[in-house]
Amino acid sequence: MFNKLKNKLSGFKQNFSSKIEDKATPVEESSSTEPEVAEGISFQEKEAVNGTKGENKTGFAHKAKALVFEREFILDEADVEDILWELEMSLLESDIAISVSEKIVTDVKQELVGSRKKIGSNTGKIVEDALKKSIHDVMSANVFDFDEFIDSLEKPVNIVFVGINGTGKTTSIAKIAHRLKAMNKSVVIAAGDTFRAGAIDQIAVHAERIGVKLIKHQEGGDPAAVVYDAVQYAKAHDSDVVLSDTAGRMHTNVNLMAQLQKICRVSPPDLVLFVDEAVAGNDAVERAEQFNEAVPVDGSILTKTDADSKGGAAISIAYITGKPIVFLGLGQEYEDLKKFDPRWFVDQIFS
Ligand SMILES: Nc1nc2c(ncn2[C@@H]2O[C@H](COP(=O)(O)OP(=O)(O)OP(=O)(O)O)[C@@H](O)[C@H]2O)c(=O)[nH]1
Repeated sequence: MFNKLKNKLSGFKQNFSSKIEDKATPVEESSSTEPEVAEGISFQEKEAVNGTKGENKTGFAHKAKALVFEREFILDEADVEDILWELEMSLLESDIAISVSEKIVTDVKQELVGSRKKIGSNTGKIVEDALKKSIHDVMSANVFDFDEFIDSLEKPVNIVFVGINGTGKTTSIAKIAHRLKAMNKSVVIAAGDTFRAGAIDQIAVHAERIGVKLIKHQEGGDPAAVVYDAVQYAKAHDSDVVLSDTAGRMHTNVNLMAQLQKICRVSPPDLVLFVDEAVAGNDAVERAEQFNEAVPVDGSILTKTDADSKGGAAISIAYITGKPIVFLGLGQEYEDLKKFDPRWFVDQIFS
């Protein structure tokens, strides 16, 4: 997972750390009487410096300071211009959108260039922390809690899934049905992909395996009618959630996009989730925006993250669309679904 991105960021970390080492100078003794919180030092080191239980703080702190805060650095733009340029190229090669790549480079520059910084025990950590903070900020755009959302609405909650062919829409619906069922929610699936031969059978197999109700019509039928029937069934049976599959379609197919609008007009959804594969990179981000023009999309599911070496779509999509990532697909099994958590994601990149 994200191996190419990991390697690129690790190369940047090394180059930037070497530059910091080149510029590092000893801290002057008279700079301060109290220890400052330094960059790149661990929690334990901070505790050692600040003291924890009001013990003889000052004498010990001075000693600790002499041991830990022995160097500092100040970088100017010219020192790191080439390294930051390489970072930007690496981010773009990882399929991170241009505006997102620029933001990350600007954040790192602001954090590490132009001001005096103390060096703790680990130069690499100073660089890693700056990168982590920026990527975390970018990915935290409109974070959304799916479970709280479901609980906050009147039943049945109607969720419509949209996206192009073959990206994992049906599998994601099955995974979410499985997850909701494990949380004791009653689920109805609407077999709204009446267009592709075999799609109804495919979702029927999932519904049976998971043990949830499926509402289906004939192949070629009106998907808006299928979703309508599923919502009526859910209302009549006091079900919690309706998960509505739709046929995969290119965002450029005007007729199919009009059909999607009809589905949403007939049974206004509480949530429209755009499904695409993380491996599609920038294409997935662009498609999310184009689908959003046809039917207002509330969030994304990125599938096949397990097979994605670049991480670009996952890093960019929420920032560019202004809509949260709701779930990540991490494999082909029902359990391979992860409620999106930016901190977990950032930890994966730097693990
Ligand atoms: N590795 C991996 N494979 C996945 C994931 N999600 C789905 N797949 C696989 O992707 C393929 C396509 O998934 P489907 O769910 O059939 O895709 P779809 O979007 O419903 O396709 P259409 O019915 O053509 O619209 C299947 O082989 C799935 O097993 C994932 O998170 N990781």
